[in-house]
Amino acid sequence: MKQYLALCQRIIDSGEWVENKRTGKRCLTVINADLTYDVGANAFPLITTRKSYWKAAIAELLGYLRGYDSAAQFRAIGCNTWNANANENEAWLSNPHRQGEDDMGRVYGVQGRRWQRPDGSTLDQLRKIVDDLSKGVDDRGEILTFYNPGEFDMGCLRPCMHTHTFSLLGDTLYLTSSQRSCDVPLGLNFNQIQVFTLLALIAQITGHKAGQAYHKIVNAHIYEDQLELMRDVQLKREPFELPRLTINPDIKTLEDIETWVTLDDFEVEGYQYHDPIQYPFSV
Ligand SMILES: Nc1nc(=O)c2c([nH]1)NC[C@@H]1CN(c3ccc(C(=O)N[C@@H](CCC(=O)O)C(=O)O)cc3)CN21
Ligand SMILES: O=c1ccn([C@H]2C[C@H](O)[C@@H](COP(=O)(O)O)O2)c(=O)[nH]1
Repeated sequence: MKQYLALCQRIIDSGEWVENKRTGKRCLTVINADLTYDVGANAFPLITTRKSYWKAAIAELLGYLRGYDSAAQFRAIGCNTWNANANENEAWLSNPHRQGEDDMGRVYGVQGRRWQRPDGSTLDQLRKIVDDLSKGVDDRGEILTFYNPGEFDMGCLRPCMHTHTFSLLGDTLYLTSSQRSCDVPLGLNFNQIQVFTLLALIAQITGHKAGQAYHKIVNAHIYEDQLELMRDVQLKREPFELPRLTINPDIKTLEDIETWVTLDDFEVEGYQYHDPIQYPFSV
């Protein structure tokens, strides 16, 4: 929590204003932020200075791992975060690749589970990683990447947290996650949860201990219409101790994640938080 607040304060103290064409808003911006989560010690990085809707963030992660490509699929598992990008963004609405209501196109999990090879067959990046790690293999390329520049025009948004690299040292699994663009008040609240939970889940189904998760962000920003709430409300509050995340131990395989896992399989203990803050969202 301290590293999150320190990043927010750093953006306010030393950020520079940058115009953003896509949203038509200015962002107070810094370059390069490194966050570390101790998954082995189960220090779950939930924001405590406002209420975090952590279940929606885990639902979004589950959708990515399942290769979802429709905002309706995300809604069905308790996540509303893709409605606006799938259905309200002018550029995507007029894109000929968009296949009707709720379609997100070839983003995130589609690339992770069904990357298209030149011969038309598909590559399942996550399956390969889980199979290798389950055998104790780290070939120094256990990389899940959603970043496919050749297909950017076929999706509603370029992936923000785009690459997850798994590493095995002895019996301990590590994760390094890379993010090109980060909406610190809204997106990072979700992304921290997702990096932590991704390592915890993959360690569990491949039979390893979880170590640290390293979250590397390039462009970290606060939109102009979020600044006042962050500076004058959220940053004035004292954080609470971090809670712990419990994952149903019956989740043992990638098929379990694909088929029966729901948000009921995740519980948080000891979450103390301040009042909710509703930040404006930019499409
Ligand atoms: N501008 C922008 N910021 C983002 O963080 C973002 C995008 N766009 N587009 C793609 C995804 C969607 N994400 C989102 C979208 C909405 C919330 C959001 O509204 N969160 C609220 C309430 C969540 C709820 O009630 O479930 C929050 O207070 O955290 C968070 C992340 C993250 N990404
Ligand atoms: O997981 C996510 C997804 C998106 N975001 C934020 C970062 C930016 O504010 C927007 C995306 O806009 P671009 O113009 O494509 O950079 O969404 C996030 O923080 N986390």
